[in-house]
Amino acid sequence: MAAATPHSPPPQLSSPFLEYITAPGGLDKVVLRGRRSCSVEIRLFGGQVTSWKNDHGEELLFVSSKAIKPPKPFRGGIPICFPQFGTQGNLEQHGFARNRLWAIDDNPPPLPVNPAIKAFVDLILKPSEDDLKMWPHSFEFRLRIALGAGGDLSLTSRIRNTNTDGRPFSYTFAYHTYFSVSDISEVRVEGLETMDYLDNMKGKERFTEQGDAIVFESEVDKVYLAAPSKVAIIDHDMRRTFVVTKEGLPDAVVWNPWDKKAKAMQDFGDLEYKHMLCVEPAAVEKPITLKPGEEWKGRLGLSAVPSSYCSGQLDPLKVLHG
Ligand SMILES: O=P(O)(O)OC[C@H]1O[C@H](O)[C@H](O)[C@@H](O)[C@@H]1O
Repeated sequence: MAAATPHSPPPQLSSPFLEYITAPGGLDKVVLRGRRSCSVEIRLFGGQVTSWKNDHGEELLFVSSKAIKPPKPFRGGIPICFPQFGTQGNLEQHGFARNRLWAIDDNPPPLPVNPAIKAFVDLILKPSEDDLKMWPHSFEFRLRIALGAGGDLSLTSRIRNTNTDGRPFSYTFAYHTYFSVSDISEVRVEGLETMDYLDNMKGKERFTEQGDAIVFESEVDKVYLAAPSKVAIIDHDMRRTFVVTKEGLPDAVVWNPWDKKAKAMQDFGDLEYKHMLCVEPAAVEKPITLKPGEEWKGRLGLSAVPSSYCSGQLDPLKVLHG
């Protein structure tokens, strides 16, 4: 069966785990519901997660109060950067996927799932005629967004080369995840210390991270290379740790615009940089190449857990390996 068009009725109309929200133009959002007040909201425009709430109904992702409505990219949540990350190519910044209307995929190819996960949705993006003029490659991009029993969120991307002319294609990719934090000056990132990174603020020059956990005192825009599969964002004030897991995505981008850049951004409040941090599992340094018929899979897993303490200190080992 073909994927439903954005305007066709949702395939499953009622389920305690899924809610479809329509707007005048057609289907607008899907809400996944978990235990107690856990939820995830996904916007069809951009195939973008725009909210992830824990069982107390607290928002875990940052969304700017100045976020602009479609057709502009939406500042916050989890934009998908594809087929280009940043300015690394001829396309618009971060590629076009975050700026397209995705459809519900009502008959996705099988994907092994945890049977305990009841709340999930499958989306699909295929290139339009205009997209093919800009990026002349035929593809199917399937995205499954799932809310686990414990309130954890996972995004699984499957990208297939459907070119019929025998040509491979290459792309870069990121899950541009905006985390909500209490105060950026009190946040530490564990798992990236000692890693090599490309500094976007210094012409992509390569450096090696020194010292302990990463803390934030000014603008940061770095691509950590061959980053570990698990990274922790420890929010001291909230006593909350985000655990970010990644598969199929070698790199991790870390970004905070800080005060000067924040003021220059039209869709971002002047002081909002204090309450957000982007940690973005990505494939940036080495583009991924697919031959016709080949499929790539890249997964992001997010959970929010109470921070572990050991003798009054945050214990990174418990967070990363516990
Ligand atoms: O403003 P956007 O196009 O959404 O990009 C926001 C940011 O995304 C990434 O984190 C890049 O590394 C940054 O260089 C960029 O400024």
